[in-house]
Amino acid sequence: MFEFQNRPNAPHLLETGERVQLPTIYGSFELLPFMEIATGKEHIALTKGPVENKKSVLLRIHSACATGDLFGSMRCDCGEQLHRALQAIEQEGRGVLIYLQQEGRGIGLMQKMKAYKLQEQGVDTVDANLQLGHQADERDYRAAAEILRQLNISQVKLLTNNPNKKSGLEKYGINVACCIPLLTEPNPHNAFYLQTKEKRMGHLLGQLNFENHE
Ligand SMILES: Nc1nc2c(ncn2[C@@H]2O[C@H](COP(=O)(O)OP(=O)(O)OP(=O)(O)O)[C@@H](O)[C@H]2O)c(=O)[nH]1
Ligand SMILES: [Zn+2]
Repeated sequence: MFEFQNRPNAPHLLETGERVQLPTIYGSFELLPFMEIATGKEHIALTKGPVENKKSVLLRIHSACATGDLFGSMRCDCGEQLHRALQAIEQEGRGVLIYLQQEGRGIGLMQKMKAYKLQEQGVDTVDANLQLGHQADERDYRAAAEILRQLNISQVKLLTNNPNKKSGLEKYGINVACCIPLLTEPNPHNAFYLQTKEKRMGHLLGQLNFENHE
């Protein structure tokens, strides 16, 4: 249920940093950094326009992917989703992108690379995690919900193909009015990966055409 309601004495989960202007190639945003007090993990909120106390704020919660976000890896769809999300927020004129440090669906870069190694031997992305002793997805959205709470946002339109992100946020008291798909064109390097997300992780990729990559 709503873990953030009625908790005047609850300890602060996050330290909030300085808000700065961030002009980007996608448009002008404001950047607000946060640090999880218990772990030192740093997260980022990019905001566009007036979002505080607004209903149905366009939101992207983006899970860190060094390979995709920084280097444009074609093994996944992360880099393109990140850029598309910023473009969508710019177009809307208002919205938030939360960049969460939960690399590798929460298992970290070292373990994700071990999972990649297994995938090079034919194991899919879910079984690779399981073989390494992890859950298929170890992410938690408490920090994201707390960031939204600090921005006085309680209802969002979520840019995602992953229904688990919706329930992961709702668990912490955020109202997800709707999910807006963030589809990217499959390529030969990520088609199997995307199909696995659809078949085994429930991602809604129904409109994608995998025919050229069977
Ligand atoms: N463990 C593991 N993590 C991966 C792999 N490929 C990408 N990731 C991580 O997966 C996270 C992104 O999650 P995805 O499942 O691609 O997508 P999502 O964020 O759940 O869903 P969308 O909101 O639709 O993008 C990032 O943290 C990536 O680092 C992989 O093969 N194994
Ligand atoms: Zn990725």
